[in-house]
Amino acid sequence: MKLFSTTSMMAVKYLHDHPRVLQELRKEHLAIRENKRPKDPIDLNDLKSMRFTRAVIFETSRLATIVNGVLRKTTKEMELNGFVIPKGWRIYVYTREINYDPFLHPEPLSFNPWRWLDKSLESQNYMFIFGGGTRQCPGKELGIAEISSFLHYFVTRYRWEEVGGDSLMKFPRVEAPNGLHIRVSSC
Ligand code: HEM
Repeated sequence: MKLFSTTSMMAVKYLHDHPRVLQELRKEHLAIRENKRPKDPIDLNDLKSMRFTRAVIFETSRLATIVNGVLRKTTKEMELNGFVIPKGWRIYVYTREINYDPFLHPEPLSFNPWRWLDKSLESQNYMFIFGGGTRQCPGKELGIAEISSFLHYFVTRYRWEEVGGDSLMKFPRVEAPNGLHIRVSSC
């Protein structure tokens, strides 16, 4: 799925560019491995314990906003800031810039997963990374679990370096037109 692959790619990019974050993330995952034999898989309790990993995923999704907005349809005529929206209109609610609002996210352009350790940030009503209201993404926790699992095996088993082709686009959508080329070696 594209959301999974793009978020994972951007996490790899940000982790590469922020060694202190990578170190903290690796620490979390190596601690999980300490209680396991090498081939033991991770389980639900391990996933739940990945607090910093979750923060890295949210910060990646904030800074590399993949979903620019959400779609809605008015079920009745409504007025918003003096504008009347007729019943039955399809609306694209553009939420992207909220992620870069300095009043909501101090130093919005810096990659700082620690800001998400305050769990209340995830449930603020201006948080639209997974949409909002009754149509919020039902795959949210599954998506986070998939990316967490990928990061778990990636950072505990491998090291990587970039080898070019890394010109990334953030707008109108996040993509690496030439791919993000990395050389991977086992730890
Ligand atoms: C990083 C991963 C993901 C992100 C960032 C994401 C984001 C979103 C967003 C922003 C919406 C629109 C919500 C709204 O209109 O309020 C959405 C809807 C949806 N997502 Fe996800 N999603 C992710 C993963 C997944 C996964 C893994 C699944 C299923 C296996 C999934 C299934 C859906 C479905 C079915 C909807 C439509 C919900 C509805 O209209 O009622 N998503 N997602």
